[in-house]
Amino acid sequence: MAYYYTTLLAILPFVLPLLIAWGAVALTRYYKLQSAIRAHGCKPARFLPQWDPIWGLDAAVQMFRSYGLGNRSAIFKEQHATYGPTFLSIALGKIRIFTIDPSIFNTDFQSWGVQPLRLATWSPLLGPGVMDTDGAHWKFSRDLVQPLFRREQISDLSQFAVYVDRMIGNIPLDNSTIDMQPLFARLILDFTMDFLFGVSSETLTSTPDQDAMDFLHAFHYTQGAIGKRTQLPYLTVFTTERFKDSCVMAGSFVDKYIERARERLSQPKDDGNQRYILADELLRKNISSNELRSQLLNVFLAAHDTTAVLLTNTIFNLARHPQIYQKLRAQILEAKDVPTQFYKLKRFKYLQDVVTETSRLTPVVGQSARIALKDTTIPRGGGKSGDAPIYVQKGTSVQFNYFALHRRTEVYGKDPETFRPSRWDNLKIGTWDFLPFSGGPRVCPANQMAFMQVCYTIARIAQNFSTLDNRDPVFEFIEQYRITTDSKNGCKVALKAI
Ligand code: HEM
Repeated sequence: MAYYYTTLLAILPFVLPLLIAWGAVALTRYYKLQSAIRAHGCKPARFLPQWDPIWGLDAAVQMFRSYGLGNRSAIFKEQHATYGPTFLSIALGKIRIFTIDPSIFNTDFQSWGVQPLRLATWSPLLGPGVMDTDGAHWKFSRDLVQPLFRREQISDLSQFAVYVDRMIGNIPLDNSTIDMQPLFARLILDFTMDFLFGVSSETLTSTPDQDAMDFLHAFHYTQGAIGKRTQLPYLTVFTTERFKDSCVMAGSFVDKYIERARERLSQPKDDGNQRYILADELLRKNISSNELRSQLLNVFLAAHDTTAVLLTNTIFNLARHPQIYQKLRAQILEAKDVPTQFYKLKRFKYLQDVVTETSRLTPVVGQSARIALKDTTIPRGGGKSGDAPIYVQKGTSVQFNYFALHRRTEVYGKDPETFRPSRWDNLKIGTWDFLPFSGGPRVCPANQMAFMQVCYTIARIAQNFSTLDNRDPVFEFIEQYRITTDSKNGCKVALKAI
């Protein structure tokens, strides 16, 4: 014992100043924080009641369970109904803010980003690019992507229509059951490869390219894994061998298409084709092959699953509402032809209402997150009334729940759970009440193109098939959370040709 006392006394002169310094730093930080909170008039926000308020193991367990049960969005919706539009919760020792308050979405964008949330967890698949970086890297990537959506580039869907024709050729005509989910995935894969690389992947032909089919499966698997890695970044349980192999496979597949784009570029230029092709623009820049691949994979991730999911979800809803399908079909048949030009397609009001209502009820991106890049405030959610600002420390994430946002009765009326496209006839909503493509500087740059592609495809299906029946024994939409929110049971239907 004496030995321990002697040792303690010997090290005390060294340890004591360190302890005092640490205490002084912690106290100064605490007082600085308190005075910043007071200066901004901030008040504490409501906490979700938790049985483990320290580490938030209960929230982590609930999240895992909800992935299996497919009810993650529904749980958040219930929590908002009970605890208000903004509340805090703790998961694995980290405080997170959950909100469906539109005034918070439209906030000081400079203070918020995605990189600390996404780059490390997504990089085994993507590397840095438009989806997972902030600051100068994001700006560089966004500027590269933006010309893809120039008016002259997207306002005619003729190039997309070629793939829609092929997709329709894959639908059985005899009213037998087909799962539209994988078919739409192939449609969007083939188009996206053409759109981004100038070379299609040919999965809709009579002999689908097996490499491309394998890539599709691998990519879907990795998306599920990175979705979960983002939610619980401290856990590496999703870093399985299959995840690693799938990431490598996705990278090699993209490399192959980069080589094809390179070959195409080296050929004499066809003057008729003035299209902006992202792979070509990147190949003309002096950047490494890793960066080239990362930039393309980032846009591919944003492009591929989203449009395919909106298509699937629209058919999912229509198959469960035959009268709505018939009303839509009547509008399409009346016009005799489905135009490929945006301005003509925009005249099909009910068609747009159907796709808009799908985006409301079953949003492709059910939830999105931002992380505070510095200490900041959000304008509401604090205090008993929830009207005071909340002080947010750097590193805290805020989760926007679009699924619950789109079900607010004060905006959408008494029946927000009902699929009713006609609600859009007279609905007056604020910019931040409906966010299927997010908003602010990081709004989806492809929103118009993707929306019109979905309208066009649905119109072509309605034009070609007189009936659309649900063949899925489960009526409800059970969500499958990847980064997008897909139907876990696919979209099994039967279509009768005219
Ligand atoms: C129906 C289809 C689509 C939906 C619902 C959709 C939705 C979204 C949403 C919600 C975001 C914001 C994600 C976030 O929180 O960070 C986003 C971002 C983005 N989307 Fe889309 N998207 C669709 C199609 C596309 C397509 C076809 C492309 C490209 C060809 C694309 C390219 C992008 C890009 C590059 C971003 C990142 C923007 C940035 O961070 O600056 N999207 N999209």
